[in-house]
Amino acid sequence: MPTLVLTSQNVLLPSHQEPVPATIQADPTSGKIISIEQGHTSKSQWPSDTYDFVDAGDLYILPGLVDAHVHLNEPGRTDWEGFATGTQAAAAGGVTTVVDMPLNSIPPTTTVANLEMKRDAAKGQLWSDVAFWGGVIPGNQHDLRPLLDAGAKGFKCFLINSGVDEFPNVTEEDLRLAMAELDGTDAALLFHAELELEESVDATRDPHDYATFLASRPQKMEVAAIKMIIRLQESYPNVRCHIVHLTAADALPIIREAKKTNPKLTVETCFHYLTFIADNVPSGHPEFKCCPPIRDEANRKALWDALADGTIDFVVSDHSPCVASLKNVDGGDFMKAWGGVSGLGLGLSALWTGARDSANERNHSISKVMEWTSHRTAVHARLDHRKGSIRMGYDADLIIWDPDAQTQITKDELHFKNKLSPFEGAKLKGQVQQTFLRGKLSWSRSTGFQQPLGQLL
Ligand SMILES: NC(=O)NC(NC(N)=O)C(=O)[O-]
Ligand SMILES: [Zn+2]
Ligand SMILES: [Zn+2]
Repeated sequence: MPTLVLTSQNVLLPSHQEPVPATIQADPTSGKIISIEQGHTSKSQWPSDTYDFVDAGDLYILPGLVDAHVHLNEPGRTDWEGFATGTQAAAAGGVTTVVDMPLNSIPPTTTVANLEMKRDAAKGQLWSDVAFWGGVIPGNQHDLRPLLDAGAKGFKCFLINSGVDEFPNVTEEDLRLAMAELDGTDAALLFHAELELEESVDATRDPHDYATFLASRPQKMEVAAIKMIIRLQESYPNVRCHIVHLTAADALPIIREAKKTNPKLTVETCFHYLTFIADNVPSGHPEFKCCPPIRDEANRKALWDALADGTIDFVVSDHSPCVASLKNVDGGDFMKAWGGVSGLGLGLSALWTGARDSANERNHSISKVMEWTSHRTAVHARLDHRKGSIRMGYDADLIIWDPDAQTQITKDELHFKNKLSPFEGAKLKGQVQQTFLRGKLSWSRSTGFQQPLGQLL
């Protein structure tokens, strides 16, 4: 099999703030990067019997994204999403590694036997690599160490109803049992950080208005949960604790304070929280419904600032789809609809668009954007020994990226199963042209999806 050679005037290498001219060789048999040399090269240097030469010209060569928060839902709810469509959506968006959440599939990933069922279901259906988070539910603390030994990267838990019966939320007491098991491991405990507060929803308000739903998930639900997590971590300072999908700006001062003394607290937000604002969510469009919710403009700005100053560590999709009937797209009732945004594969363009928003005086470099979507997410999922950077010996997960292309997102750009997304209609900057997974083409804009060569990590 010929060696893959990728060259460009703009390759993002770990030690550089901006892309530089470089040439990468990848061995398609091992899937590894075997050479990185400064300088753009020409085809004549690479005889076609030995090399498969790809010249990206001025387009950027970037590491593939590691999306550390995705619900693939197979087996059990494969009509919501599946390994094939989910990883195709990933590959077409430059995501070469997906870390699957433990819930919404049946069974959930809460025992080793369940993990094995998911692994079996995934076979032959992967266009990106896939790793698994396990789950903490009441009473499964003795499954946690075996799940780690079987390859789970860490564990998610809910502090509030998860939306599915087979993944119940945990109490502080359950968490102490789980944290005692995780003490001494390097695996993170991931928290859906919202706590139910003793308040009822105002039943007189119109459920088709986004404001009605927003009022039902106030910031103080996140703040209360985050205070509890920080308190718990004081008892188990060696356990990595991670707040998934943060949206509440009110929680940022508390997180900033806690991070001063606790390096094991990490935080993610999502592409949609950095893209959309509550005022612009159209009535009757539950495609925008997720928990915690998309909030106001001042809140979005605070999230961007927190990302820039490191209070928020990285950005993920939280792709959590369902079928149209459950999303209530015909009824348009935010209160009845499934909570979860679909956007797998659109993240890089969405983040790049926001990162270069001159109206909001933002001008983040591509290296920052890749740190937030590739390198730090690889560290989070304990995959940074082979994913998340263009380095010698690392997996040759590489994307060709046009930073200037403008796209208005239509359903044709959505490769996941249920094409219901708040990103439909959005004008986004930057476009993936080709995605290479471990040294082989997985998807290209001109020729589409290739063989499913993804692996389970
Ligand atoms: N059951 C879910 O998939 N929930 C998800 N739903 C959202 N974010 O609205 C999540 O990650 O919490
Ligand atoms: Zn969640
Ligand atoms: Zn989620």
